[in-house]
Amino acid sequence: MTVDDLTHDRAPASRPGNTMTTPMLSIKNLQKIYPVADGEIEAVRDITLEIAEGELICIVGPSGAGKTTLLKCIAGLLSPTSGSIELAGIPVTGPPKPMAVVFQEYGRSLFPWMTVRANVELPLKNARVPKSERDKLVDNALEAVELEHVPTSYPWQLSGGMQQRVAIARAVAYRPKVLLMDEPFAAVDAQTRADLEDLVRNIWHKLGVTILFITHDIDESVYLAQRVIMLSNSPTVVQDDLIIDLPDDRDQLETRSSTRFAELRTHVYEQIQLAKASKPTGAVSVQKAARR
Ligand SMILES: Nc1ncnc2c1ncn2[C@@H]1O[C@H](COP(=O)(O)OP(=O)(O)OP(=O)(O)O)[C@@H](O)[C@H]1O
Repeated sequence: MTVDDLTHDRAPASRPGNTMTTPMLSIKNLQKIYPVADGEIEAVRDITLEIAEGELICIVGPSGAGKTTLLKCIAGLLSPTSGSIELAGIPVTGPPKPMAVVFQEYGRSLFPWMTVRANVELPLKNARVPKSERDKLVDNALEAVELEHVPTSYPWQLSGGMQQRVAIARAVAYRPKVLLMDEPFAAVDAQTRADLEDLVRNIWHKLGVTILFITHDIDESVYLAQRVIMLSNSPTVVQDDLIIDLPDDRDQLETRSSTRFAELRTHVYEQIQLAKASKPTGAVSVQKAARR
């Protein structure tokens, strides 16, 4: 069996405290070194992480910590220097079909000459999904992101938040097992961002998909996640792994003004400050070693 043979059954979202059997994602001793003109840059030093089926995890870390590098390795877009990544027990050696990625730059990831519907349908067409099934999947995806009223619009006719919803619809249309999101809401205004956060939690509840969400925003990570993974400065290791024991039913006003939310965000903030204060020794030392 290959990763592409995994079934796309709906799975119940796991809750903190669930015991893990075969993790949906297993990252073991991942290291990524980029070769550069005058040596090497060690972006990720040693990351070991297990993510259960149906979990919603946020990854936070200082700027340049190696978050995108980690995500690209998990997505099979970059080969790790050492270590391994498994999706449901099967090694990831290239982009696996049951994984979808949503990037920050929705403007560049959508085709402006295609309608909303055609953009969402494209990966299904490429995967030769039959027309009748395709239509149903596109309808469901547009409904999930509340864009069923604009199927014939073009991306450039929509607001930034709506365009990012199209990108999310395209990612969820073929029911991926894992959804990777790299700072997807960094370019939208605060109110739209709050709406999109609630949309992600809705989709997660509806589809039971495993979500790995990278963000710079500490409050966003606590609001969204069941678990927040804090990364150290580059070369990255896992600095802390925190269970978010907030009620599952979250509300932008109520949840964010609760005492527990404040305690959790303070913890994450302190860890990020610690991570920022620690010297990024690896990248420098590897470069120096290469010059010697
Ligand atoms: N293609 C590349 N070639 C060389 N070095 C790279 C490459 N991509 C990233 N790096 C370096 O690897 C380190 C980690 O970068 P990465 O983009 O993964 O961090 P990040 O945490 O996602 O950053 P940000 O928070 O700014 O988005 C940085 O020092 C960066 O300069």
